[in-house]
Amino acid sequence: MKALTAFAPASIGNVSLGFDVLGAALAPVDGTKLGDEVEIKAAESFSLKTVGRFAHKLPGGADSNIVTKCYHYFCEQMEKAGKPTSPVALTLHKNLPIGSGLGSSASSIVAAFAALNAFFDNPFDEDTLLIMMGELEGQISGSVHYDNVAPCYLGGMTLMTGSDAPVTLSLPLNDDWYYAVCYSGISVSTAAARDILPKQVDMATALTFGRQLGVFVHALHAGNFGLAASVMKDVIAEPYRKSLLPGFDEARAFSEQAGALAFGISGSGPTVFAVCSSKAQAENVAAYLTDNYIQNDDGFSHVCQIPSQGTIIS
Ligand SMILES: Nc1ncnc2c1ncn2[C@@H]1O[C@H](COP(=O)(O)OP(=O)(O)O)[C@@H](O)[C@H]1O
Ligand SMILES: N[C@@H](CCOP(=O)(O)O)C(=O)O
Repeated sequence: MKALTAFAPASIGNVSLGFDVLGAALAPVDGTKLGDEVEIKAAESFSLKTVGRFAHKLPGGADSNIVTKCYHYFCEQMEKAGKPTSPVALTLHKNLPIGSGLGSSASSIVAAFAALNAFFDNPFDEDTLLIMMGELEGQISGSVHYDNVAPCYLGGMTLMTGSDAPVTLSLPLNDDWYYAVCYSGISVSTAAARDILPKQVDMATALTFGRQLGVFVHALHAGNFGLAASVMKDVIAEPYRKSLLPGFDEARAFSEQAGALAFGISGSGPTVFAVCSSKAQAENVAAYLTDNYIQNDDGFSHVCQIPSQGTIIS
């Protein structure tokens, strides 16, 4: 009987300087599989089982799980395209904490769509699937944004185009950068963290945002990674969101003093990340964050790099 599994990695939304338009996939260097998985097999009727470290934090029934919504949405799109579907049994391995800033909902959504697409012999192309993923991410977080689903699905660091084809562009990666990533253990709702942001930005902020993003993309393509790191500053969300994150200012101060190239909030937090120029430096920052930024037993730290591969079907 046909059965397969889709693994979809954690991701950093915004990467500080690209609110809603820049994202990066994450892979711990110690080989830990940091991401959700969806198993799929044929069945007589649809079912969703949830397992894994953070399954107990999911909303009650299968109907309120985003993975069930992905299945129904996928079937609707198949019907519109005149293609047949059949019932499936899904198992979600919920390995990412909810409301963590690690693209947890995106990871479930991407794993679900990637598993469904592979199971039904790839009826949808990359851009069509990304648009479907963005639609479901929008349902859960309050507005469509691709900065988690795109890197989670495709890997690497991705820049959204605002167009339907291609939805996203891949940016060059720097193999020498290591990311100290720490989830504090508390939950921050993405929708709530979006609600606290001003709905308009002033001229000076808009100019800084545009300049930073332009310089960053140029610098990556030119291989000038020092210049790229120098503009990794969040002028849009961090000034408002950091008040939701106990220990944020101290963590930034430590990471700067330890020589990190940049420091910021991953997605809507509470996860933070430091961009480091060596593995040893990232380990040092991660150790500080483990001892000082983590608030409870759910928290964890990892030293990560950005994998060029996103979702893996096996
Ligand atoms: N499979 C799922 N994974 C994560 N969240 C889910 C899932 N299914 C339903 N949810 C709900 O969606 C919301 C996700 O919250 P959000 O703050 O966007 O999480 P994250 O920032 O980690 O993606 C929560 O209310 C959660 O209960
Ligand atoms: N661009 C979004 C990213 C949210 O990421 P999440 O991991 O917190 O869901 C935002 O900043 O709102």
